[in-house]
Amino acid sequence: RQCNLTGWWKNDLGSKMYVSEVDSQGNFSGEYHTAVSSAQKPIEPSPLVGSQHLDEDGQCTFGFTVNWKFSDSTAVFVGQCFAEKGEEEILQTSWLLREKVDSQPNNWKATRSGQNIFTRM
Ligand SMILES: O=C(O)CCCC[C@@H]1SC[C@H]2[C@@H]1NC(=O)N2C(=O)OCc1ccccc1
Repeated sequence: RQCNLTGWWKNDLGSKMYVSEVDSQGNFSGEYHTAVSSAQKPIEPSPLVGSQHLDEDGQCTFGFTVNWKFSDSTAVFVGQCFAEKGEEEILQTSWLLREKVDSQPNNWKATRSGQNIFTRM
């Protein structure tokens, strides 16, 4: 059945994200409320922009970028929406978090990665 990204999602870290309506090209925007951060400043909701495939079976792949408003870092994020019959939709995702480092020799420690599952709120 059609898996639709629009709406509120949460992950096991307690982070929440809102995806606004997806346009005819599969583009969407929204906001990301992270529950965790290594930044010094207080956490704030941050904008996300992305796009998804609109294929017929509805289990779309997608990607988006989060531009953190309180940290000099950016996260990118790819995943697939799974909507098994009778099951609730989940988003199986992988992400990269790129933080600004003060010198190129420190570039080695600038990118973190992870996986995460989102379920509907
Ligand atoms: O500290 C900073 O510099 C800014 C804040 C970074 C928050 C990170 S992004 C990856 C991880 C943390 N929060 C979260 O929900 N994560 C997560 O695993 O969710 C997956 C995800 C990752 C990127 C974009 C959307 C969702």
